[in-house]
Amino acid sequence: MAAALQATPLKTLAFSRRRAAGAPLRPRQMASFRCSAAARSYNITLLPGDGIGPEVVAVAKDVLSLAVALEGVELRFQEKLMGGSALDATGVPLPDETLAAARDSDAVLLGAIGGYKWDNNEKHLKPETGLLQLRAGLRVFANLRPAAVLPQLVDASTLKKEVAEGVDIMVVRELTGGIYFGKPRGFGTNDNGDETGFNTEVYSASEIDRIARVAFEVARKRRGKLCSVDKANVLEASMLWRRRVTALASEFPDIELSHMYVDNAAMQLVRNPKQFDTIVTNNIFGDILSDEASMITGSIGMLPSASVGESGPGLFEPIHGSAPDIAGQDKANPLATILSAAMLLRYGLGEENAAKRIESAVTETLNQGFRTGDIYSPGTTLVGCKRMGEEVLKTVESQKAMAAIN
Ligand SMILES: NC(=O)C1=CN([C@@H]2O[C@H](COP(=O)(O)OP(=O)(O)OC[C@H]3O[C@@H](n4cnc5c(N)ncnc54)[C@H](O)[C@@H]3O)[C@@H](O)[C@H]2O)C=CC1
Ligand SMILES: CC(C)CC(=O)C(=O)O
Ligand SMILES: [Mg+2]
Repeated sequence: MAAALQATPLKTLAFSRRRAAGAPLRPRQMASFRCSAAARSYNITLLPGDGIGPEVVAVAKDVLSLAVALEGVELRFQEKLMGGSALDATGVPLPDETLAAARDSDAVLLGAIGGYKWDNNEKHLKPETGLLQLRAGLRVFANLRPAAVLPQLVDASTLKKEVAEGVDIMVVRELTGGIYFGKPRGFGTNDNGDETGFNTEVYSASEIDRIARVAFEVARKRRGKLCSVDKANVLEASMLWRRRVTALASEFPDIELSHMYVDNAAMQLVRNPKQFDTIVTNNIFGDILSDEASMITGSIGMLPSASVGESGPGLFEPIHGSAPDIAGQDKANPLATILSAAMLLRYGLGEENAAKRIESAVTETLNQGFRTGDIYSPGTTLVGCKRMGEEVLKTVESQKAMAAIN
């Protein structure tokens, strides 16, 4: 798995933070360096959110802290309200203070938001609206969602072993445009007096070009294949999408570009997922296809994500939601959030060694047979969220002991 994640060196892309790779320090990082006795020091905003969010973020924070400590790096955490918990405390799903803190940090780690309690709220008072505001506010337009089948979890896949094993896909999802943000939207009444609800799928050429460039670059660092997924047989926004992606291909002659309609892509993902390397798609299709891809890997509880923009802090979160059906029961799989913390280290801070520590600790913990319920198979050891975190921590600790011996 480590290899699969590392196969996507986002840090080499133009928009990512490159301090550790030799790029100049940004002013905020320089300030961090000046104030701290540690060699490298960063400010991290934690947004636990709702449901299982606080459970998985607590575990990921401990793993993150230990992994960086072993590399002589200091993280300063501040925790802020977000989603339903923010609504209850402040009346809005994304308080100004939370957005300001997130913007002013070096990276943001989010759990998940939402829950039954707020499901019937008006749109502007929904936890999900706060999440969209956060993504827009941080301008993180590129959402990377790796879906790789780990050898240890082939049996947890819903697909046959021969179909699932070796799958290694990167979904590059446009995150701050499309139908989740398009206007007009709302409720109305049609000419027949029937109530209507409407949304708008809209993309500008520049929005398409910037996400397509990211995807071409990502594909270049992987296996050189890019599949653009759209609905260009029906939707004007997709027609423009396909035209712009096709035009950009001339700048990336080494990349094998293909196009696929989203309905076919949904089918192909379960028919023959190994045909895909990098997928680039719009906000809503990427949301849906990445949830589908997660089940090839065994569980949505395994998939991390990184959202980045041209500048400013990145946002790192598991792809799953707040899972209200299992919240508060210590049943959540924390590995997606732990792996999101590894993405934070690699792509958000350029701390490659610490990222590798976390990824290899996750692999080792799975090798030892520990499984939460969502990835359990006979012969493995069923554990809860906290225990899984403790086992990952132990393996990070043992890396230190091994290093001391060697
Ligand atoms: N990024 C975010 O914060 C997201 C928030 N949501 C919100 O989350 C709430 C629940 O949405 P759902 O559609 O049920 O999606 P969900 O992803 O929360 O849950 C779907 C299914 O996957 C399981 N699951 C999810 N994460 C898991 C984990 N770490 N370990 C084990 N099992 C896990 C859940 O128990 C559930 O059966 C809604 O309010 C929704 O709007 C949904 C998706 C993303
Ligand atoms: C809750 C939505 C706003 C987002 C979502 O489902 C996702 O980003 O995966
Ligand atoms: Mg989703």
